Amino acid sequence: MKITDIRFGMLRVPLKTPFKTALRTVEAVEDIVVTVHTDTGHVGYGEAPATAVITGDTHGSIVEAIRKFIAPRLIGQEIANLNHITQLIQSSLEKNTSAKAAVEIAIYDLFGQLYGAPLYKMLGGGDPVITTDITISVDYIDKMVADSLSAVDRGFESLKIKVGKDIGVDIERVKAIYAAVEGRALLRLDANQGWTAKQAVYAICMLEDAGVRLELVEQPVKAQDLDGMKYVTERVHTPIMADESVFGPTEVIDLIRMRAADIINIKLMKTGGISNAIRIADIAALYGVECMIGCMLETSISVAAAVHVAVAKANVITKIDLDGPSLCAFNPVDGGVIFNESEISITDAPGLGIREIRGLEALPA
Ligand SMILES: C[C@H](N)C(=O)N[C@@H](CCC(=O)O)C(=O)O
Ligand SMILES: [Mg+2]
Repeated sequence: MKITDIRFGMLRVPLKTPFKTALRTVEAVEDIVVTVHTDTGHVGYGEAPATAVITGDTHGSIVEAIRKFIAPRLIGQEIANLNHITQLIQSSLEKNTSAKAAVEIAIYDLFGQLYGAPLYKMLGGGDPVITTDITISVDYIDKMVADSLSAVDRGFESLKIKVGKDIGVDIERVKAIYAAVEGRALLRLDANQGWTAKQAVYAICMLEDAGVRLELVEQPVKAQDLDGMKYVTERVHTPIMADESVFGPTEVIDLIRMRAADIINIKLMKTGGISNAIRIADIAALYGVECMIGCMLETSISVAAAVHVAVAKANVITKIDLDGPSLCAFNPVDGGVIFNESEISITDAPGLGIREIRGLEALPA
């Protein structure tokens, strides 16, 4: 099975409700879809969101990185040589992790199709059913409480509460949600870099003293402020998780050795795809550090790939934040992983199992 062509499309899917974090507000998923074509007629699917505020990637940069730097190296490559292809992708240019991820996901999809096995089995196997949390956007307190209760009624047992807007209101937001859902759902907070280290310690200690039990607090301070992450981690009981602070395996090693966080959030769009996500999971396992696997605003194309990784690396990926498809107003994918609110399950279809993507707008090759 040899690669013959790489094509692009734009996929637009409205969100059920605006997605609001300390960094941005978004009303629709608008992602680049990559299809990798082969001489056997098999097609691999990948996806990349333009999360410029986190990865620096835009629609234009994703398409240009693939068109000019990645695709020319891959045409003619044999899918069976997976490690060689991932090395070609990763070394094709610096950064541009979303572009690399989209292409790698499509290649791994084809690798599974080549051997007639679902991707998670090619990655080592596991229990093909996992449970995700759901994000509660930062908003007025009453709205966040209502959104949290509605999520719990839909069966979500873990809520990822977005904070990081205003420290005083953030504390009240979390207290109100905790009181409303106590005993029915676990709470994770994600400040998306919105606090200073001192504010984070203050807020988390206030919540701890008030008896609010939090599963973890994600990325309290600026991405580059590793000293700030360490400052917070050392001063609170609640586990601290690094998200925007770590992209690839070497950054993860540095962060773990600094003891700057307790947990790592792995995202394919930060790692540049599946090969580095697996490396990070293996590194974390060596150090005895737990991981979450998360997503950006992505549909069930690239999130499916993250699900396969989560299942195969369940020994270390103990927390799942793969709610992108649940946030979308509809599923544009025919086939693939089944997203049913909090429960996500993988079928026996080869690769990612995607048959078709509805509503894809072709972009020039
Ligand atoms: C969607 C997911 N639950 C999430 O919150 N992901 C990111 C933010 C993604 C974005 O802004 O597109 C995170 O910070 O964890
Ligand atoms: Mg985050």
